[in-house]
Amino acid sequence: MAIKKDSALNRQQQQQPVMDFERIKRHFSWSDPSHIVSTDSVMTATTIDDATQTGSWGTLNTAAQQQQNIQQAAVSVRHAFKTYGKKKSANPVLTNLNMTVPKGTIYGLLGASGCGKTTLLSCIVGRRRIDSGEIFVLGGKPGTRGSGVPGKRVGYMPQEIALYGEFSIRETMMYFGWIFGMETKEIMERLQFLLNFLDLPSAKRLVKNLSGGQQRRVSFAVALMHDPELLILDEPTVGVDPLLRQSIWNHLVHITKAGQKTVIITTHYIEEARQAHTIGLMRSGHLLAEESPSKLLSIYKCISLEEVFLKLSRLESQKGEVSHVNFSNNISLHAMAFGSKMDKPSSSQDGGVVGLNFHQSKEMLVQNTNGSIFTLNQEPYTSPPLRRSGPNDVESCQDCCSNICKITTKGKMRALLTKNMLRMWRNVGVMLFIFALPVMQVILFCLAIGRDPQGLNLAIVNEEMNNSKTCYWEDGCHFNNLGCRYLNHLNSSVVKTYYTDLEDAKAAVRRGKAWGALYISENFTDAFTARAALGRDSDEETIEQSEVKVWLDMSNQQIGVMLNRDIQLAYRDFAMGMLGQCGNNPKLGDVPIQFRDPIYGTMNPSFTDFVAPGVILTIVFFLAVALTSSALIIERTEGLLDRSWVAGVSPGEILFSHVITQFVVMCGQTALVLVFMLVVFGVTNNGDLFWVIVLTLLQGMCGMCFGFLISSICELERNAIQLALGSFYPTLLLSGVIWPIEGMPVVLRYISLCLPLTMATSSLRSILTRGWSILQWDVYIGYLSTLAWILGFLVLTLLVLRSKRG
Ligand SMILES: Nc1ncnc2c1ncn2[C@@H]1O[C@H](COP(=O)(O)OP(=O)(O)OP(=O)(O)O)[C@@H](O)[C@H]1O
Repeated sequence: MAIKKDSALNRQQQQQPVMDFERIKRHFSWSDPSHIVSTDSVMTATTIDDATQTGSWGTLNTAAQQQQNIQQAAVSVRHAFKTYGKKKSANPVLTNLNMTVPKGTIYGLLGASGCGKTTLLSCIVGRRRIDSGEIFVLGGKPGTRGSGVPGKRVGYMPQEIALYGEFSIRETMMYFGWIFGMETKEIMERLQFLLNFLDLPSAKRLVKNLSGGQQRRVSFAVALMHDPELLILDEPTVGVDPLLRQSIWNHLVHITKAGQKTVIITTHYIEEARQAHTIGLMRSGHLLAEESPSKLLSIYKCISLEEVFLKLSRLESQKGEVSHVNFSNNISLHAMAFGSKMDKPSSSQDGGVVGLNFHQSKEMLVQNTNGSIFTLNQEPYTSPPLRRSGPNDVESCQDCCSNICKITTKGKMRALLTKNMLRMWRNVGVMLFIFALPVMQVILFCLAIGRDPQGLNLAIVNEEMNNSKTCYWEDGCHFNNLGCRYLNHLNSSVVKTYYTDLEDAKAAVRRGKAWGALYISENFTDAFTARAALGRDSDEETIEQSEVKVWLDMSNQQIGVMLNRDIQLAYRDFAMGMLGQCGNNPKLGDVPIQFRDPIYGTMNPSFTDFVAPGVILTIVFFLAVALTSSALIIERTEGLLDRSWVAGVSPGEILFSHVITQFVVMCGQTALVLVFMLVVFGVTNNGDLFWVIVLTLLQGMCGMCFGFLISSICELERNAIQLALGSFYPTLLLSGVIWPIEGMPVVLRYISLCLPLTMATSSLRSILTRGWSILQWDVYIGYLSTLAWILGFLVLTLLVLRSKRG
């Protein structure tokens, strides 16, 4: 891309020399007289400022040369603007920032807390995009194909620890080493060196069990791991003891000596930055100065860099007061009236520095003059040789090709999959969640849902018993104690409690002691006999006294309906028994409607069989949602995703690795759920088990993709939990899992059909209870809708991720 731009620029220049000169001059900040003039001899690379000094702007070739220089510097930032938030709450963080980091140097980026250092670094490594302006890193634009940034050309140590707590130091190194494409042997050699150099404990120690300072050193070791061309270190020396801090700086000086490595470092220990070749003093989103430390100290006649920063900040404030708005380029030392009386450091005048929050290091940092590097034990070390990863060597070219040709690499996939598995394996809570929870849910569902209620109290008043405690009756064709004979047919699930007074029985129902009151009059047997004999000639009183009267508590629909059914069935059985024993056809006692064997299901259908398909899918779907969304969000909030991203792992690779990991987990979950449902609890399955498994796995994948979407939308884990829980109940209630969707209002029915679980549930129910094959419309539509949802969720996730990258 950059090459194309160059040639386009050259073409234009040849056609319109004069106009282009003006345009380019306007375009590049170094033509602005207020820009810093870099004169430090340490900067060996040709800088854009040299052109200004030589006054060579008159030729078009020079302009092209400048463009080339930008791209040749390790990092070049031009007119960078970056704002967080939307219009009303917009927070401008980078305001016309220009920065040049020559190759082979250490660049110390200093500034008060919140001035935008981390934001600038994250834009340089390609993690964030600037709103306008240009950034070139190692000759390319970060985030573009083939630039190698993000990727292994850069070593990034973020401000937060951003390591996997469950990993040991060795596993951490393996993870990043594999991502960087290193061989295991090579990683082990490098690990040994870094353990010694950074005075780290045993490589077997888990990161979460290390002290804060040790964790920071491991984080630093990760950045050094692959010996990158460009090291970007965001406060690497925080929480590190002075000796080790010195050792780290010595190392940085050492690696930049040959001119091939470049380091950008931010630190709050401002004095340690004296060892940098260039210092960029940043304030309110732009650089106040960009100079060598010695130059800054001599120009300002200060003894410390902190003093210089205070002075520059004060001058900037005063300048701002005069002009009110200052969106000019970086302020040069000359533009800041260097040498005037105003510059004299005065502690009382430093109040103008807003938000300054430097912690000056107390110890004096001494420049290592002979250039030797020492470990903490003051033993000289030699870094093991590493394969070069520069853009100019053969291997790098192969990498560029492989980056373009391949979607991922074996090393990255190995690292990501090992990481996902290890994180689950090491976390007992997660393992329980993955495997114990679905089993527990199935067991609880099968034990608690769908069985007929037992031990239901019925308050009975049988006036034929004459206050007797026992209800006596005899089999055969005779007409004695028919009330007791009828009551004998009542289901065994009913507990009969006898009362002598009807009002007492009703009171028992009102008090919740019984689910219904049943009354049999004292003339029941005679009236029933007369009714049977007289038939249509029976009088009203006879009919009335031959009836069994019932008052039910219908507040509980399931129990009320069940008692109603049992009381009626008891009468049918009683009548059929009487007729049979008196030599008549028992069928005369039944309702004249015959239910033959059902086409699907049984005469005694189970509610469990109805709900089970939906429950199977719901369990697998929502476990996948919870697992995926939380895993990704935790990684992101801990800065782990960012770090992997900067190491060159794309969102697609992260998603893909989670898809594979989740798929393995889902296979285990599906096996457990189906074994417990179908084998242990005997839920009906009349269909093909293969298609049952396929649909369950597909629903798990669908849940996983929904988890991806949630994690891409939500910043915090608690938001993700709220969203997942918030979607759980509507989905469960509207998907026909626990009640047929035919019972819903028409509009809701259509909404229900648009949910991911509805058609799949209906499809699985048809397979399990009806034994339908995949060829039936009602079955395959469930598979198709699930696939459509998977696709939809994935597309939405990628869109959200893309929109958020800014
Ligand atoms: N993701 C974000 N969304 C909104 N504002 C942000 C975000 N990240 C940083 N900021 C804001 O941008 C400003 C610059 O933050 P940044 O982290 O870049 O500062 P910094 O110089 O690195 O500070 P420190 O030295 O304390 O780390 C701050 O005001 C911060 O609140």
